[in-house]
Amino acid sequence: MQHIPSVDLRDFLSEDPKRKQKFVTEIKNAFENIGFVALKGHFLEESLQKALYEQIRAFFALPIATKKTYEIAGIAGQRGYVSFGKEHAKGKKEADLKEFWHFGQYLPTNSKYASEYPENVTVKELPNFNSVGQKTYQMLEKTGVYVLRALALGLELDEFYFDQYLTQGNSILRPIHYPPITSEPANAIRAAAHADINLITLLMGAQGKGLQVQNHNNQWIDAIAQPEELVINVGDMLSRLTNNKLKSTLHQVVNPAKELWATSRYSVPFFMHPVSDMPLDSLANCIDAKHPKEFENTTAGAYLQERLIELGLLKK
Ligand SMILES: O=C(O)CCC(=O)C(=O)O
Ligand SMILES: [Fe+2]
Repeated sequence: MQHIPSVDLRDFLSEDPKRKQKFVTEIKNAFENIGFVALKGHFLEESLQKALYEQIRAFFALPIATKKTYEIAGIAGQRGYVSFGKEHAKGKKEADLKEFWHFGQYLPTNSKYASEYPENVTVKELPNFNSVGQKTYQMLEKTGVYVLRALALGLELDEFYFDQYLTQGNSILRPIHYPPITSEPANAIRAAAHADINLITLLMGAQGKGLQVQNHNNQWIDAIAQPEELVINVGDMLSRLTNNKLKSTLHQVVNPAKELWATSRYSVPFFMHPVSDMPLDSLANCIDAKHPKEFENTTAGAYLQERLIELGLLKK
C-alpha cells in the first residue's frame, strides 16, 4: 500500500445500514493492511481547530522560563508542559526535537479515578487555553468512541464493547511544537520511529510533509491528510488485544529540507487510552492454530507504566 486510505465517519453515523457497514469494512481493512486511515466527517469543527492552533502557538511562544513553571515534577509528564529534549523513542538515546503539552481526562466529581489521574494544569497567561483544550479533548474523545464502535463490529464484538473502558478513560491530548532547526542535528529527528502505546491515536495537523508511516513492505510513505481530515492509527494496546490482527504501525516525523529549517511544525495527537483496569488479554476470537497467542496478559495501567519508563518520562 502506497497511500493512506480515506474514510468518512458520516457513513457510520448514517441511518442506512449499508453505509454503516461500508465504514466498518473500510476501517477494518485499512487497519489490517496499513494501520493508518484518514478520517473526515468527525466532530472536531474547523473553527475549534483554528482556535486550538492559536492557543498552542501562543503557549509555545511564551518565554522558556514561563513554560517551565508548568513542568510538574513527579507525574511522568502526564499533565502540563514537557520541555525540549525530554522524550526519546523506545530504544533510542537521542531525544526527539520537540516540546509538548498534555491535557488529560476531565473527571466528574467523586470519580474513582480522581486519585489516579493528575490534575490538569491551568495556564495563567492565556485565559482561553484551557477551555479550548478541554473542548478539543472532548470532541476527539467522542470521535474516537465512534471509531472504536465501528472497529468492535469489524472484530465481531458487540458494538459497544469498548465503551465500558473508554468512559473516564486515561486519554491524553498532546499539542506538540517542533521548533525551527538551527544546526545539523546529530542523529536526531523531530520524532524518531515509534509505535504509539494506546488503543488508537487521532492526529490533527498532518497536512504538511513530515509524518511518515512504514507499510507492510517496510517502505516509508508520506502521510499527508486533507485539511478536514484527522489521521487515525492503531496503537500497541489494540495490537495486544487483537493478537496482532491489527498491527500498530511504525511512524516518524522527519526533519524538513534545509530551506525549511526555519519553520516550526505544530501537530496535535489525541492518544486514546482506556481506564487502567482494562485487561489487554488477546481476544479469544483472534487466537487460533495459525495465530497462536503472542502476548502475555496485562492491563492497560501496568502496560502504560512500562512504556513510560522506556520513553524516559518515568524513572524506575
Ligand atoms: O507530529 C506528528 O505528526 C506525529 C507525532 C507522533 O507520532 C506522536 O507524538 O506519537
Ligand atoms: Fe506517534
